Amino acid sequence: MNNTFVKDGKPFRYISGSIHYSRVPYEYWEDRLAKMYAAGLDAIQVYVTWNTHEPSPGVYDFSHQQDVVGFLRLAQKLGLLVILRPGPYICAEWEYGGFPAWLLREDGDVKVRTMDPRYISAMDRWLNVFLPKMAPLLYVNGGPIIMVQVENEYGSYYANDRLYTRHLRNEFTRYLGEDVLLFTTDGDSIGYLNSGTIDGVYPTVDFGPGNASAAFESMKTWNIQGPLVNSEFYAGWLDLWGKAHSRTSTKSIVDTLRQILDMGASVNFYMFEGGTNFGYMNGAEAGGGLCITSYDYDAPLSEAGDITPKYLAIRDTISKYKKLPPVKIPPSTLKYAYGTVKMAYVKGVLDALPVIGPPQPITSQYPLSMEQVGQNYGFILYRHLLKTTYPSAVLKADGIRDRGYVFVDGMFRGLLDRYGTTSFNLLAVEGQELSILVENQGRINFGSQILNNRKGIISSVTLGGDTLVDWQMFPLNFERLFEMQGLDNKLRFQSAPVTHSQLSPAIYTGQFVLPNVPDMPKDTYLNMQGWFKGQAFLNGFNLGRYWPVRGPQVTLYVPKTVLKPSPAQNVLVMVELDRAPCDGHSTEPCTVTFVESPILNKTATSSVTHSDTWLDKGKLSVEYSVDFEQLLP
Ligand SMILES: CCCC/N=C1\SC[C@@H]2[C@H](O)[C@H](O)[C@@H](O)CN12
Repeated sequence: MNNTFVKDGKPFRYISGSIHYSRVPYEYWEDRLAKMYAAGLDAIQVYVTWNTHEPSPGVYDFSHQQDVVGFLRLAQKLGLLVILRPGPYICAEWEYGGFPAWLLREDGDVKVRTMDPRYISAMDRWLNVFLPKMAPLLYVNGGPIIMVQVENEYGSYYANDRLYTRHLRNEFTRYLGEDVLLFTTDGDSIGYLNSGTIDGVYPTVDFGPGNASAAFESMKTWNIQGPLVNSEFYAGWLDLWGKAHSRTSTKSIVDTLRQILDMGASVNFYMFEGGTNFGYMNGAEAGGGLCITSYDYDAPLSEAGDITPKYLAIRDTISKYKKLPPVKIPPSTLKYAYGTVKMAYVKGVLDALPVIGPPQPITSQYPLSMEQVGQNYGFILYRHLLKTTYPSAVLKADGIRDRGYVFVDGMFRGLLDRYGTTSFNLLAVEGQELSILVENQGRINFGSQILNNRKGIISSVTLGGDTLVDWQMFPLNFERLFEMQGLDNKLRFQSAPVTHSQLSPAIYTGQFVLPNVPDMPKDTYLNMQGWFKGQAFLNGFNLGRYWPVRGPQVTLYVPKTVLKPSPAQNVLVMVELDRAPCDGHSTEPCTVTFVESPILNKTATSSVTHSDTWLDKGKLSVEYSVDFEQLLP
């Protein structure tokens, strides 16, 4: 049989959809998978996120949110086959393209996706742990996995290291056996296929709505007799802070889908269910394109797993090519508008160091990167005691990765931004303390710049041309604000009249009890309108980054799985890096509102990255305090 896959001795064409288990709360996996099955999909396509499974070298996590075996078994139980994409590079607008940040600890830029021995030894060790877990799940062994992708769009990568791609193929074969169908995916052009294909591995392409026949031409040059496959049919697209929300028309998708299915080709929707970049796990593009927290992707299933008109149109189209399963479409989850919550100023980030910082700083003559001090994500504080007086000198930090909030003796003095200004004039006196709070905004996940992915401060800092030496580094962990047990439980954030002018970066908190009605909790969205930029945590769960002043995302998805039913207190903590509504620059109160619909399409104002009254914080003070202990669950 030509031009077709064969499964159980019969011609087999699949219609598949991408879902990433790392982006959907594990308590909701079954809900999303059941909706994908009800849409008429034969299979799901799944990336494996190496960096969530090996948080530290040789330390592995396959539990709860990382229970990838459980996720795949659940798919099988629901009648779905699996197209597995273990990478280990996955791109995916995911932090560092799925690579663990600790690869960057070693000196020199590790050349990922090549035969660089530092990379290969870590990768081989990972595959030696992971792939044996997948062998029992192969279709030939009674599992759901019908095919496995080797690497990811390698034809788009500069290195063109064929020894590496063959090594990876051989490792997959060694652990998974000869009976598994290995494939590659590359852009639909001869150039990409020339570099991305691997001997003995089935080449496929990816493309979005348009002329499917033309798109497949490039693939036909490689496997005239083989089945046509679009491994990433873009039913939507990624979103970046400061850019308009991406939309892909349903008509264009249905038109192209019909072309693909009429050709007898197999197809995978990228994405079918996008989900969320919770925590710090968004990726980035070289040049400053920062992926937003939502991975809604304008996909057929929304970020919250809601049924959309696009879903129904695709399902209806599929029904013209195959019999739909005799199941009802599971309903969208219910949402609830819990209303407005008053947020109270707790403490400036610098003043919260006893709680969110390490017992002792790391010291070094020159600044060490985040990875060199053993930290992977989030925020790190750098400190230097000034040894000279500079009436007015240029502070310069070209190695800021990515944004640095600069203070002198706790007084805010300005912003360093790798994608904006990395120097400004500073007045400083011998004996004063220079502090730089640095935010890692997510590592680049595509292209050759993936090699230069260290975070924190990665080169010398100069003041008036003098290189500043003797630094302290404080890796920060905001989740510790919820772990008060064992710490001084009398820890109170009494914010007496502010001794320094800085309200942000600062910690704000609020508490609320859900309504005492049946069927609580329900999903909701946190509307951050009026706030500028920061990180939100609910009951210790890191909801992700917010940047409503920039857009297009204004709300954060809050799955019911992080909420506590009445009478428990729900504690929201926000680390506001720029301006809070109540910090005196406006008459607005410091509140947030839980609403039942998302806002992902605010008119983006890409030029605005921080408040325009940025440096007038010196005039502000705050007269109320919050006993943080009372807020704790
Ligand atoms: C022009 C840039 C091509 C980079 N490839 C992309 S951007 C969106 C998607 C996802 O990242 C997906 O993980 C990639 O395989 C293909 N792709």
